Amino acid sequence: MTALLRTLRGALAVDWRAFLRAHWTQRSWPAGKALGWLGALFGVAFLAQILWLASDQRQVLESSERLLERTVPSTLEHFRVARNLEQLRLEGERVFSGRTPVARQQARFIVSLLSSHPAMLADSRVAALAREVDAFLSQAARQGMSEQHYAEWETLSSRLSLLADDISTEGVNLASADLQLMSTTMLRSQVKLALVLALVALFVGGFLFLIHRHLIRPLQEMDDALRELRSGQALTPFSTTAMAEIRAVEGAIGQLREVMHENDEARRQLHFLATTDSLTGMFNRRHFMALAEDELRRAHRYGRPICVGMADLDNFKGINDGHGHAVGDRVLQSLAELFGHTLRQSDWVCRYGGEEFAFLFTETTLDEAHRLAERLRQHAAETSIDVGDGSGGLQLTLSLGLADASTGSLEAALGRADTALYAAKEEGRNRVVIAASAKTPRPPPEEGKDLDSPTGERGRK
Ligand SMILES: Nc1nc2c(ncn2[C@@H]2O[C@H](COP(=O)(O)OP(=O)(O)OP(=O)(O)O)[C@@H](O)[C@H]2O)c(=O)[nH]1
Repeated sequence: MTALLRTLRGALAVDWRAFLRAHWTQRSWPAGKALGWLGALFGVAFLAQILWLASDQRQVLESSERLLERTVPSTLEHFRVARNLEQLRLEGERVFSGRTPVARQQARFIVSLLSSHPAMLADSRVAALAREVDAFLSQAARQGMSEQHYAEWETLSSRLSLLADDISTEGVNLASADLQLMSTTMLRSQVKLALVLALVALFVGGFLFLIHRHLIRPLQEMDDALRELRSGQALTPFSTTAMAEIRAVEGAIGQLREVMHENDEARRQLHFLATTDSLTGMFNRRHFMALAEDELRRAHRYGRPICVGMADLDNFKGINDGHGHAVGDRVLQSLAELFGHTLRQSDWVCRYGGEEFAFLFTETTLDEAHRLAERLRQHAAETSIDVGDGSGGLQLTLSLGLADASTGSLEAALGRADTALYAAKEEGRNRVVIAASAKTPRPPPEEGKDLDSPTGERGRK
């Protein structure tokens, strides 16, 4: 007993909700199998209900058959016997009250006939009374129909009436018992039918609920998920479904999302690698050229000012040789940062190659580009770059060449800027030179100091 109680307590201590979640809701069912089982369950339940209803119908049928085949004939038989009894009584009366001897003789004859009628003999009470009446009337006829006889006849007559009533009532009772049974059965079957319909409605409702929860809603969620995938949105988590196939498709969508995410990442990285210089993080030359071509086309179409520039670190070889290649790399990186801080959002810069950089100044006249290039040159000259090798800050200078790009090709403009850069080197470095095609450079209006105004012509070798 104690052991039983302990087992019961142990069973009650189980977290049934978790158990059901783990063994029922978390479990997946193949949709075809699950629907097959549900259909079979519904079929069995429906069949049981039909059989349940059929038993009542059979009972009603049996009752009505019995009513037709046995009860109704029997009732009619009872009525016939009752009528014969009544007829017997009337003929008995006529035996006494007949006007002529012939009429009384006829009545006697009919009494004899009725008393020996098979219908009258079937019931012992009727047969006994009929025989008694026949015998009495025969005796009364033989003895001459006295007052005494008539007094006795009245007693017999009332007994005949009573028996006729009893027989009629028995006949009616026979039918009403069967009718009562039939109506009770039909009432019960009506209640059963209502119950069966309620159960069917419940079953169909439950079936539809399961279909909606485990098939339709997951399908809608998958549709939403695919739309989210197409639009690149984050996936809304799927709600739980018990259908194995749905889970498999949901899993596949999850994997697809992963693959798409990885592809996006790979594409981003590829794009980054294809467009960026790995050392400085600046645009590489190819990407710069593509961008610059577009900007140049736009500027030419709308007649907007645009300039290009080339810049080169002065005596960079000396830094590499003196401090090592790694320090040279860090110098290039620091210079890229300096460009990033100094240039405007609308300016493009790239590592053109080695320690050489190319610029594109959109919506910029040559004068404005000159001021910008000067600012770059000055910032570079004033900045001491700490390369972290303990040698203290490194002083750098930049030489720059500028060219107007508002006409002609990009290559031609860059070529002119490169020639100007070469001239700047020739002039003694740490300076800005404007290409030959442009007008003679003037000192920039605000930061115009330190400009020897070398021209492209002058700077060119
Ligand atoms: N550390 C480092 N050095 C580089 C890189 N690319 C090119 N260089 C070096 O840059 C130096 C360029 O030297 P030069 O062409 O002689 O030019 P320079 O010494 O700057 O002299 P000028 O241009 O005439 O002022 C070479 O020593 C190259 O090895 C790089 O990615 N990293």
